[in-house]
Amino acid sequence: METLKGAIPEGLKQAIRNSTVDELRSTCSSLHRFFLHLDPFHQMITQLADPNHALCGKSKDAAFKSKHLGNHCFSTADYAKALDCYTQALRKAPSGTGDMETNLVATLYINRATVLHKMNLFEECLRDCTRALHISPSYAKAWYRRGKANASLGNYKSAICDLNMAKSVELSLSGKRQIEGELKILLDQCQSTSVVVQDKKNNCNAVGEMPQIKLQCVSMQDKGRGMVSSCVISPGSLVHAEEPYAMIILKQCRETHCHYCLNDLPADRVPCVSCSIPLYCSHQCQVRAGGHMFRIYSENNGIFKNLPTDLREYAAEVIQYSEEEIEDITEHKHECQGVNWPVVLPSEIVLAGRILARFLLNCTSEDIVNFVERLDLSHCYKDMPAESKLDSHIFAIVLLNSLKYSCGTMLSIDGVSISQVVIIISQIKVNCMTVVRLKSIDAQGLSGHSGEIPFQSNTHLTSTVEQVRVGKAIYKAGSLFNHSCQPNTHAYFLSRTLYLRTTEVVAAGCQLELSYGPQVGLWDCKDRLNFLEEEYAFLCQCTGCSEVNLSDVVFNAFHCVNSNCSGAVLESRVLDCEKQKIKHFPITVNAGNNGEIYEACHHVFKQNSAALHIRPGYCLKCDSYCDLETSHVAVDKALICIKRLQDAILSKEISSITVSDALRSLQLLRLYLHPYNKLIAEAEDNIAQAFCLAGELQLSMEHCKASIQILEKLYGTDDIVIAYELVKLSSIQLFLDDDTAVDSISQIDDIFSRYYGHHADLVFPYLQYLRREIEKFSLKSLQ
Ligand SMILES: C[S@@+](CC[C@H](N)C(=O)[O-])C[C@H]1O[C@@H](n2cnc3c(N)ncnc32)[C@H](O)[C@@H]1O
Repeated sequence: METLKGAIPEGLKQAIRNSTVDELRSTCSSLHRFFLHLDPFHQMITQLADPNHALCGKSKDAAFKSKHLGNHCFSTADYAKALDCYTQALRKAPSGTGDMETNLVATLYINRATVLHKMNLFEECLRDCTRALHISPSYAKAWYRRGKANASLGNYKSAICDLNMAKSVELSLSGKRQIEGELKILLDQCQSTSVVVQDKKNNCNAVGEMPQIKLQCVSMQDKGRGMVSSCVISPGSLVHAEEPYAMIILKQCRETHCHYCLNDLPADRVPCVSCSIPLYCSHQCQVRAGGHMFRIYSENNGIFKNLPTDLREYAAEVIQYSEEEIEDITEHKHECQGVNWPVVLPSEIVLAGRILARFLLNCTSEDIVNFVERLDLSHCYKDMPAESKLDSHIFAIVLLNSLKYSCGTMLSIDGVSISQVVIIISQIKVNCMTVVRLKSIDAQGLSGHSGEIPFQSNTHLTSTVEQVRVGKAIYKAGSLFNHSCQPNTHAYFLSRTLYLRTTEVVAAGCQLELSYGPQVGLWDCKDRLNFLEEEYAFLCQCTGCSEVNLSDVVFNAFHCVNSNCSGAVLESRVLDCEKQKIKHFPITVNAGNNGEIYEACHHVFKQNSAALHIRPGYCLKCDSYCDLETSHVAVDKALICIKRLQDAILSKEISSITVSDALRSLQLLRLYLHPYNKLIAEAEDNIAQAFCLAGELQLSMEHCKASIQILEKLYGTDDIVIAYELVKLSSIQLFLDDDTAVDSISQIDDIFSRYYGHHADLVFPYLQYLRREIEKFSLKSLQ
């Protein structure tokens, strides 16, 4: 990329950096003409699209190496390592046409199945056996291992069928005899335990909720198009659900999450059939992303023709997966012919490639200009930084040429088609959503998402909730929702589906807005504005950024020099941002909900707003002067101690000196900072964690409560952030057997059902455990 960029003549670079949308066709065509005579450009295309350069491709030798290492680990009972080696071998093993390759994959699945059985992961073992049978239906070891897995799961009827299949396809007499022995034991076991010989049915968790509310897309003066409700909507209502147009996993999640649905990977992960990078949670996800797998045996190959009818039917059902039912959207297929694209290209460029691949499926019937028009996404080309304009030109040319090469299409590459790809790249910048998952540290300890015992009694662990960024995606209709730093709509994801749910009452005709990341309470106004401008190239016009709110006034305010005064003292950076908002703030006799804002800014509101005179360093309530330089020095010193405590928490090496230093620093912060300053909340939270790790739960609870009290001022009492904090608090309360846990848990439950509706338990299984704890308290109170 840098080589290509460096080779472009300065004049052309400058023309591209200064280009407008109208000039795109000409700048794109000039750059393309230049690249066509440049060797490094052709080398790059070959590397990206020529199978001979499949650097991330399959390698039989590498697969055998990992397999042998896996066998060695298995023989020394290092099952975790053996599991990893077999997965690595599966990633590298070619699934080509020859018998040898296909059998290698089947053998690897069975080796891994054996390890999974040893690790008591029976469901995973069963799935690997079935995968081996899809490739090699007369593989006796696969039927045998499948029988053992089914027996361990209590699926006795299937286990007996599997072992009968193993017996019938096993060639050696000794092998047949061994299986007969196993069958006899299994039948005896069934009789002696009088188990009903019937399969357990899997309990599918039906999600199934559909949005019932009609929304309208309208144009607004300051934000372009946006979504409004046509009726009054109550809090917690599902207003939108949508599958992505294109999606990509983030680099840091490649080894932990499915590359198609972005859920956690199970132990029996399935690799891509063409390259050694993506891992999927299931065969379905693999097919949807990378296409169907080659099968050497047809179902009518006659190997089962001598079997009794019922066994033949059973075997056919096991080995036949319904390929027709799995939609193959080939999200990844075009990316693994040469060097794996996600490995070498930025994720938004890979995403653009995925969008283009959808166009190329129909490019004979539709031209690219129509396609981009039909996508109907807003873009920010004119506001893009000059260097990004140049990068998007280079990437657009590389993408189109690589796609033409790897898909073998007749697409004509010229100024028109390249300019459309530049537009797609700038659309991705504005419309891309980050896909996040909720992770609770306790969820790891929960078996099967059922909400079992979250911690052992001898360890002092708080339960925390973390938001993990797992992917990026384009949702066509979802892109029509504008941003607000005080959103009334909450976005979350289940697998690939985007869900939007209202978090408050939304009046008819009112805009439905979600947060693109920044939120009041999370950052101050200035940081939010900067972020939105840099990331999405717009100046935020939301209520949070244009009307006074308590959070922005106190977020990083200093304490008034008069210790009894509750006024806020602001430094110039913050004041510049708040001045305009304060100027237009309605001054009413009845303070109502604004009471606390008046409390922090009382003096300002006494002034005539036309001649409003607010100065940095002066209390907004009593107008006393505060030397902010001295305050800064003291606060910085205190923060060093708090940082030391944070490091100690991370390394779990808390000493009493670090804690007492932090407590003294907290006093200093309270002295110099406004009582609702976010830094105090963070210090309280760190001290709560330290006390928790040290086993001082009562003290931990007090500091945790103090932190939540401040956060409630910054976010509001019923924000989801408060629920996440209450999860921590309730875990300590439960440890202490403190019945105020009941209130915390009820509040968590209320907030979660407003933000996640019926999906709350799916998104956060720990809730089920918390509810059971409430029941225990109410039973106790009855006794
Ligand atoms: C994902 S799109 C939302 C739909 C868009 N308004 C449209 O017409 O297609 C994001 C763009 O909408 C506009 N936008 C969204 N939220 C805004 C806000 N709070 N203030 C100003 N502009 C906003 C900006 O132009 C931004 O680049």
